[in-house]
Amino acid sequence: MTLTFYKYQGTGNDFVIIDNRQLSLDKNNTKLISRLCDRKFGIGADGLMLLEPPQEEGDDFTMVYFNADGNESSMCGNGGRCLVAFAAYLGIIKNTAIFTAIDGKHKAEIKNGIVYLQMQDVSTIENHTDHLFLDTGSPHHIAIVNDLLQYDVFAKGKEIRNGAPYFEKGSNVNFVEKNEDNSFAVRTYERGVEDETLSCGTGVTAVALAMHEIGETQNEEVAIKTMGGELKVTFTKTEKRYTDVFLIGPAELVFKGEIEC
Ligand SMILES: N[C@@H](CCC[C@H](N)C(=O)O)C(=O)O
Repeated sequence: MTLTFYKYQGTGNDFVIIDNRQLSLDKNNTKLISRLCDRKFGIGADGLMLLEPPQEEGDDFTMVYFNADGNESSMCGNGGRCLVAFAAYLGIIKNTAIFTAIDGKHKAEIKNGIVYLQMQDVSTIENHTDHLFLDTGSPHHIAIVNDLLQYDVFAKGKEIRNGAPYFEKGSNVNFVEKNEDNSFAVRTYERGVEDETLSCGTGVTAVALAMHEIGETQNEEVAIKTMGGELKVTFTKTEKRYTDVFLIGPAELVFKGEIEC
């Protein structure tokens, strides 16, 4: 079978996207999905997404996300932004979108080529002695470090991802350094990729909310520098929760192709 695919990237977090409106790709084919994401034997990507028909009233489409290991996973923020750009490319949407992903409904808008993706509200942020933990659609462990550029993200991230209390289920692990009052640098070890990626959208969102929660910033608009580019997170802090959370940044079609599978 010949499969048409699209390769997208959002601040260097890269994805294979397949238009699965005909539901022809088998979601349980873990081997095929991991091969498509393989950088030596396939196309190469941090994850793969299917754009599927809307399942809920008012939606434009459904998002299905797989990590590079071929397993369906929790929400991908950069992936969501790329899928919105893909929906616009296909002509399914113009500048606004409503879609459902594994963590629920998302609204999005494209303004001047930049994708504004609404993330889920967050009401619980765990503040431990040496790290924070929260779920922004995907689980995120956050640790503040010095000299982030020299930090061994792979070794330390792998140890935390596999250790207590996460073990097999795992967590994504983010290392943060403050640049200025409303600006932070972040590097992320992603579970399911089992490596550092150049950027992680749900991770960047988690860092922005966590830094606000512990008073490292008072701003409700936070700039985050990743290894693959700059993202912005905006939100409103109410008494009980963080609402109107938006992940903002570019999403780009890199190439389109066909692969035998
Ligand atoms: N790259 C993503 C996160 C993808 C999911 C993650 N690897 C997990 O399994 O939790 C993002 O941009 O949010």
